[in-house]
Amino acid sequence: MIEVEGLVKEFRRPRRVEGPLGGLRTLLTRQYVTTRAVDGVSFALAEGEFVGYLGPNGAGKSTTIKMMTGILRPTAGTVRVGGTVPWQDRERHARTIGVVFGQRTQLWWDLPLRDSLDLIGRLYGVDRARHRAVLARFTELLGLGPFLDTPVRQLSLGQRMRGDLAAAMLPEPRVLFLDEPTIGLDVVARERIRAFLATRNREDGTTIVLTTHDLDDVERLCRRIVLIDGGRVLYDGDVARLTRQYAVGRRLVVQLGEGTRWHGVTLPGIVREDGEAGEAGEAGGGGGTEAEPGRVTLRFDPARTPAAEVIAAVLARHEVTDLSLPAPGLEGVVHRIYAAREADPC
Ligand SMILES: Nc1ncnc2c1ncn2[C@@H]1O[C@H](COP(=O)(O)OP(=O)(O)OP(=O)(O)O)[C@@H](O)[C@H]1O
Repeated sequence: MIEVEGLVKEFRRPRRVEGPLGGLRTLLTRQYVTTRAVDGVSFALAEGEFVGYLGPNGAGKSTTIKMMTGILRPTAGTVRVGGTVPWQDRERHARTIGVVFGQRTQLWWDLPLRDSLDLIGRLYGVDRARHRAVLARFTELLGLGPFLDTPVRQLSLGQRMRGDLAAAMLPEPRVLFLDEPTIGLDVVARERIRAFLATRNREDGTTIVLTTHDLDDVERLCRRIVLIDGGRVLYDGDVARLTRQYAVGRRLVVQLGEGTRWHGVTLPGIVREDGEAGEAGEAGGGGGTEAEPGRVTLRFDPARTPAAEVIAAVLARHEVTDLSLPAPGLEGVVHRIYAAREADPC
């Protein structure tokens, strides 16, 4: 559905001249600074995939999305979306895709949301009966009812985002590009949007490319991620495989019975993460400084000590009311990958 091959985008701007009349001299200078925002990105997405396109600030995510949506023309490389080159056949491309930029709106500021959606339906030539049916479905899924007749300028950020999403999906595009759709939203609005996206992907087979800094979005929605930094792809594949590959250790969360003190475990290499620093072995005894009363979090390397052994060692010395082994989170993994890149950018 989407093929991106050797994509490069360079931005050129005049070199800033410092000193007296610097602004004017910058305008007149013939020297330029070139930024390579996207540096040879390639990937292919099949129809119906839901992909997280991730990277730290300035990694080149928005620039890639702008080329995939036809807003920008690349310096080199190609993009095909459903066979169309976005910047060459913009009109045909616009009919295939939906786009939501979290920071901007495509709705008419002074019109009630309903009228904005109506206009979009007309612009895209959506059949009236179809428009009514789709709008009714989206109104229910996104909870648009209470503010359908409110002018867009009076909507809260979360309401406007839901409106924007409805607008992007009304013409029922085969591909949806989302750039930070949940930025600044509260939990309820975020959940609505996530549920809506998951349904569109599952039921209509919409191919979705999502850029976000909210890794919960990605964990909830995407099976695959493309991770970029410095304009290059660092990782492309399964979210689950990435967390398995890069997670250092697992965590065991222990809830001690009331009045039970932490006595430590007699296994080497188990680190206590909460309150007490250092090893969670004999030295970790004493307890009493847990962030939550009676709760102790241990980190261990499952390749060295299987989870079952850690649990048995804890149970041998403590009265325990609850135990959990949280799955390795994407947040920590991605953070470690960025940190490693910063330390060794080559
Ligand atoms: N119009 C432009 N002119 C000059 N440089 C630009 C332009 N747009 C982006 N850049 C530069 O290209 C690089 C990539 O920017 P881009 O906006 O694609 O990053 P991003 O991954 O979307 O970042 P963020 O997470 O902060 O939104 C940055 O160094 C940015 O300063």
